[in-house]
Amino acid sequence: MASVLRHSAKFTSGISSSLAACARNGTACAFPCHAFRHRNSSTSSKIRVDLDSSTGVAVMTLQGPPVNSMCMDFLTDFAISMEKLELDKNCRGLILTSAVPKVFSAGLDIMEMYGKGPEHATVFWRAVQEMWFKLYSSNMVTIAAVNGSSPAGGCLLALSSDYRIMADNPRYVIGLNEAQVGIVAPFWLKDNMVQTLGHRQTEKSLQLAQLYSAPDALKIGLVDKLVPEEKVLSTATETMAKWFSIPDHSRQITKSMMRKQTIDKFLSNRETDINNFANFVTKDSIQKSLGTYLAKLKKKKA
Ligand SMILES: CC/C=C\C/C=C\C/C=C\CCC/C=C/C(=O)SCCNC(=O)CCNC(=O)[C@H](O)C(C)(C)COP(=O)(O)OP(=O)(O)OC[C@H]1O[C@@H](n2cnc3c(N)ncnc32)[C@H](O)[C@@H]1OP(=O)(O)O
Repeated sequence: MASVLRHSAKFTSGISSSLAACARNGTACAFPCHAFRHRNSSTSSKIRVDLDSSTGVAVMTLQGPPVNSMCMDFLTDFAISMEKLELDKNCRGLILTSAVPKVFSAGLDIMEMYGKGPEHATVFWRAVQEMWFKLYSSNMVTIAAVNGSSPAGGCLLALSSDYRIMADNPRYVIGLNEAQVGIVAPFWLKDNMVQTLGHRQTEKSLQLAQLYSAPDALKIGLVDKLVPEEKVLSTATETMAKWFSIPDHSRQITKSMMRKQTIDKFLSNRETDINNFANFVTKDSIQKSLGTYLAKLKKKKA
């Protein structure tokens, strides 16, 4: 609870924050104040949210260097931000993107799963489930603007969104590589991938822990569109306009109808999934795999 309060994202008025910035710099404000009338921003340690109430679009920028890994703080910030946006009548759509160069998100923070006991595993996994659930079941139009590599949990964010736009860079990869790490994608994430890629492609992708380059990801339908990196965000905004042209109520009912089966299955197996994760991840053999994988990641630099 203390951590929730500590990281509670504070929505501040765009006008007052820009005025404050001008005042801090001791300069005259270069922008007319009405330009900020409809903007609300919130910043926490790992995530920044900018909501433009005049367009109804919020941009959530992941800003946890070096790789936007999903540690407890990240997951807490994410859940709080999603709750606020979901309740905000001015917000109809959400774009997810990254401020970290070349990386959208490296997925779950492996340090949260390594050398920790079952109590921590339980709390951590509940937070991971919550991240997926909040995004997958969101009433908003959700677009992932994938401007860097996006393995495992990063791919989860993209998969649970309504639409995925990725930077056209063959060095950027995306996919569910859990098996390579020695862990297993949970059933709800597997179901989410099956809905996107179909059964056969998902089976191959998961068993082989495949990370696809951006062009290959487009070929198999893991992302919907590739654009030059500098156009990822503007394309996401343009795409949002198309989705906004459909009445919210009918689009939302359609979305919830399409996702209901997966959500119902998740909700009725949620506690079992948490227990499975806590038992699984604390096993000696799994800890050994995680340790080996971490060492490989560190060695890459040496
Ligand atoms: C029977 C089954 C029963 C139950 C099952 C129940 C549950 C299943 C269990 C688990 C399911 C989990 C679902 C999701 C899992 C995950 O998300 S696991 C995480 C997987 N992620 C990865 O494999 C990505 C690893 N990282 C990279 O490939 C690269 O870092 C990158 C391509 C993202 C970026 O490359 P670079 O820019 O070159 O950066 P570096 O590699 O140098 O990294 C910088 C720095 O960051 C550290 N780091 C990288 N990724 C992580 C991470 N995911 N967690 C923690 N730390 C990470 C890296 O080690 C470097 O650290 P330093 O060397 O600077 O200290």
